[in-house]
Amino acid sequence: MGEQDQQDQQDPGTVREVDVVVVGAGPTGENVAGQTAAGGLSTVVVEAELVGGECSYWACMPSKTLLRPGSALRAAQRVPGVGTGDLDPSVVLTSRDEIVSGWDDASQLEWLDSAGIGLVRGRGRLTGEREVTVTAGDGTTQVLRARHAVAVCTGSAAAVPDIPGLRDSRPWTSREATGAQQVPPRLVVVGGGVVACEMATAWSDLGSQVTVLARSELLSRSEDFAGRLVREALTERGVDVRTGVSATEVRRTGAGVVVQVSDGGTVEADEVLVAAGRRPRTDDLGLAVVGLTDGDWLDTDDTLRVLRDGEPVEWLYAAGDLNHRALLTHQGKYQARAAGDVIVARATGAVVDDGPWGAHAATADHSAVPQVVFTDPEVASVGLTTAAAREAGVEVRVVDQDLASVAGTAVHAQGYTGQARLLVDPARQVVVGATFVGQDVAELLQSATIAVVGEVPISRLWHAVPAYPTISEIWLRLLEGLGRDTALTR
Ligand SMILES: Cc1cc2nc3c(=O)[nH]c(=O)nc-3n(C[C@H](O)[C@H](O)[C@H](O)COP(=O)(O)OP(=O)(O)OC[C@H]3O[C@@H](n4cnc5c(N)ncnc54)[C@H](O)[C@@H]3O)c2cc1C
Ligand SMILES: NC(=O)c1ccc[n+]([C@@H]2O[C@H](COP(=O)([O-])OP(=O)(O)OC[C@H]3O[C@@H](n4cnc5c(N)ncnc54)[C@H](O)[C@@H]3O)[C@@H](O)[C@H]2O)c1
Repeated sequence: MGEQDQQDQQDPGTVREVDVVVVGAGPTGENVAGQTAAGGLSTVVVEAELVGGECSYWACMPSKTLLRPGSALRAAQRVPGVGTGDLDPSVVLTSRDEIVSGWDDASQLEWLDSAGIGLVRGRGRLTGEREVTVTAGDGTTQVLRARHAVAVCTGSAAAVPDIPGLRDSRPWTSREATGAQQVPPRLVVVGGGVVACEMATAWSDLGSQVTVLARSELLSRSEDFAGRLVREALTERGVDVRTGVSATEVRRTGAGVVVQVSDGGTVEADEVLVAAGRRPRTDDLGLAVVGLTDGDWLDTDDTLRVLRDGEPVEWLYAAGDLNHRALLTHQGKYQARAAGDVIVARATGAVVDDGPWGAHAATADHSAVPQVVFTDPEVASVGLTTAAAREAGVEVRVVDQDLASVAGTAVHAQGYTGQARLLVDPARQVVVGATFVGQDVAELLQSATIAVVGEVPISRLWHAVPAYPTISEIWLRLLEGLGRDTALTR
């Protein structure tokens, strides 16, 4: 523990004044604090559990560590002449334990210390204007007063729907699904979104017999073909995927759990994972101080100031999951860079660059959010989907191509299957959305993100020549699908 940190823990019951208080030290809170400290403002973060947050210990990092072995093994099996083998679940679980540092945040504390950021451990609550009261595990309290800003970055937690018996049946949430020490022989998953698909993939790879109960097609917020291709792949690997159904009752028995399904059937399993979305961690945040309600998601302007009746509260910022703009680590960190820098700018009287695409505005949240679902096949998308464009009344031209049509995928994996879709704004002739579904498409995504954010004209994209034979050659196929005449439209 560094000198700063020790000092932070010494004064319970006192009022401490600093420039900025950040509540929640997940990836977002850490990055807000990093920016404000680098900008010369004295900064303290308040953390109730582990510095690093959900992402480091119970979400992104452990889940991707559980998913990687299965996808690597299948990738090898798809290359003729490369050996096959089996996963060793105990080694995989140990590697997961290592990636989360045994759920110990010591290395993150070193970073806080080196960045000159103070840490107060405990649960933070707004108790006045620019004031946060922290209650430590032993019940002692400390009051922090911010000269300039308070940023709440308390994230989200798994939502547990009101299905009779579910709460009493000790369900797994994403925390148990990423942290379990044993492979359950049978796992039933309630939900068909991102967590459901990733965890069904990981635990079936580790040897569980998995059943998925989804109300609609899997990954229903993605392009239709994404959910279909992921479902087909899961089914082929022995996962029982049931769509158009819901769990109507859950009961824990001596032998495990019994789930009643809306189609009249039942599923018996050892564990039930509820993967039905998130709720904001604002349940006891003291939001009444600014006239808002605990437990609600927070709305913000593009500089991440909390909105009340559409007007920003000058001193209160909310970044990351709890503002519901995009529940992704990279978007939370993006918001954090904007929020941290604008807090510094406002505190020092520097120019505030808050127009669209300005340094202090999280503009990309509206139109250019990239996401990779690490299933096998992967689903990588950015910007609009066809359904979202339709809903928003945005006219788009849609072009689809089979990823198997490029030489790069043929050498990458035998029997490669996948699909790519580009959405183009016909008036501006720029890409407004892209989705790639296939093995190892994750790294393709940044090319599409740059095209969307950069509003690169289609005529210029014809000059961005993909190397042969790579999977990126799908870009050429997509442009050909739009027509060679689009090369002449500049
Ligand atoms: C299983 C799973 C896998 C995921 N995989 C990915 C992925 O691959 N890629 C991706 O981009 N996103 C992924 N996500 C989403 C990602 O985890 C979140 O978007 C991200 O963690 C949000 O960061 P945050 O800083 O807003 O909140 P969190 O990471 O939730 O951090 C909030 C912090 O605030 C603390 N806190 C809460 N209330 C208080 C309080 N009152 N006082 C003090 N501290 C408090 C918490 O203890 C926590 O440390 C995944 C999510 C799940 C559930
Ligand atoms: N690789 C990644 O980027 C990654 C991985 C995991 C999670 N995440 C993030 O975490 C967030 C949460 O993931 P998630 O899968 O929990 O949410 P989600 O919103 O992706 O999916 C929720 C699922 O639960 C279902 N559902 C909702 N209410 C239900 C109910 N009452 N009964 C039965 N089913 C119900 C929905 O139909 C949907 O299938 C996502 O929004 C995502 O941004 C990202």
